[in-house]
Amino acid sequence: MFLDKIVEQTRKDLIQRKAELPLEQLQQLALEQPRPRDVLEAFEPRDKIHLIAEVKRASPSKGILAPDLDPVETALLYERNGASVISVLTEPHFFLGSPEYLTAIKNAVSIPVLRKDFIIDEYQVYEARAWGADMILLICAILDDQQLRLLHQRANALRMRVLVEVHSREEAQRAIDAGAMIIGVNSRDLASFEMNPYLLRDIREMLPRNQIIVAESGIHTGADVRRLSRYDVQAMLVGESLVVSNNIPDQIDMLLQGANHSTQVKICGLHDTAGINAAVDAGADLLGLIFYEPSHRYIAPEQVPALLKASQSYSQSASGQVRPDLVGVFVNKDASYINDVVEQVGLHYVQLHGNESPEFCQQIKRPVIKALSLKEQADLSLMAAYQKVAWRLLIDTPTPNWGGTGLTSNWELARQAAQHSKIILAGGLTVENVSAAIQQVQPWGLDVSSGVETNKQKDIHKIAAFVAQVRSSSIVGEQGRR
Ligand SMILES: O=P(O)(O)OC[C@@H](O)[C@@H](O)c1c[nH]c2ccccc12
Repeated sequence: MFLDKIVEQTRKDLIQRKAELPLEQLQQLALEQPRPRDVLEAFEPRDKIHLIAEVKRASPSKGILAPDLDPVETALLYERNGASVISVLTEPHFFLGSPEYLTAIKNAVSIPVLRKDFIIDEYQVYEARAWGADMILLICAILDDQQLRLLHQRANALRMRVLVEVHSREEAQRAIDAGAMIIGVNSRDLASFEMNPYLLRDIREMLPRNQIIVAESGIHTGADVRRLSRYDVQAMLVGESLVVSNNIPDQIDMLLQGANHSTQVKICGLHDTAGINAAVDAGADLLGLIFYEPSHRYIAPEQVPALLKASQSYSQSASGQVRPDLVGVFVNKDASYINDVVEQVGLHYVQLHGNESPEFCQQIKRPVIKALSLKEQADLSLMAAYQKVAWRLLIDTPTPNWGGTGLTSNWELARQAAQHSKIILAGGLTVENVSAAIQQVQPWGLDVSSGVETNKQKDIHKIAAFVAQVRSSSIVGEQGRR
């Protein structure tokens, strides 16, 4: 298995390096280095997704990626185009990395530099510092708890920061217990090389809100980074898609714009396979299921698993395509009922569309989208109490019937709300008006139901046209091109 092989090789190399330069001398070199650059500051502001750009010439899963890559020129290009941290592979056999690259890059750029390697021994921590690293990677999968703690402490004693890499719930818990402040979720399993595009979604909730979360691996397209904006990460670590790009500045721009300024689309009120297939095929980000009986869009929770299974585009999503997230919409139901449905259906988010209180939102076991309607300026203050407890606020048209009326909401008030929080705009959106809505309100996301229906039924052409219109109206489109 690859991980065992590389760890074994690393051990062999270490014996030789230790013989060439004894630990005491190496420690001396490490201590003589100027103080490391401030990694935490590089991730400010925290509500923005930052880029850790990786210098990598090859990888064991993909082989040679960029044989002619000039490490220093590439790192400078990354920095000039908005990267916050540079990651440098120093592993020589499998990734064609080198310590010299790290030192040369450190001397050329003025942002922090991460030593990306398979660190199993404190000797390597001192090496990292002696070579100029400001941060090291520790991979949970190759360390036991005691090693993880010890190496983490050694790095901190040298004032370096640590990116602790996890690829499961168990490892995430170990990282938290070890006191990790920066946790990387690697979607690629280093043992099997398999990608799990849902890993971040599945474990995001157990990760502490005040820690820095880094999404790692397989980040290529506008759709990839739009997903990161849903999982509230602080950074993305990108290698391959940068080093193979023939236009690195454009690729960086697409990743950063897409992660921070794309528009999410939620198609709401889906209750048949045709509608679900159309929403998935169109590339919708969120699918809304209405669990409010009086609605003509109601679907019984117990029918949802079979419905999703019968919807081919959802259940057998094409390779490379990632399924949208599921949102359950409830109106004034008991929290225990909602939490049961969450489990039964496998919901990722809960939308509360009645007059649920902020305290109520806290009883829900998934991130909450709280619907609010804004009638007048004074209603904006209503948002404050919910902002602390809700994941996102959805601004809908004020009506007596809890939404879904097809009437547009107050875009001017929504615009003001969108300036200081991530809102989802709902109410009367259509293919015709959605571009204007994006321009005027600049919401984080859009919610549409009536606007993609004909005679109260979901219209697959309208769904496709709506999503396409959003992608072409947003700052970045599907492939991320402006
Ligand atoms: O090239 P990608 O798919 O953008 O992935 C970068 C990075 O996540 C990957 O290189 C990586 C993640 N964890 C690692 C551990 C060791 C070596 C490499 C890695």
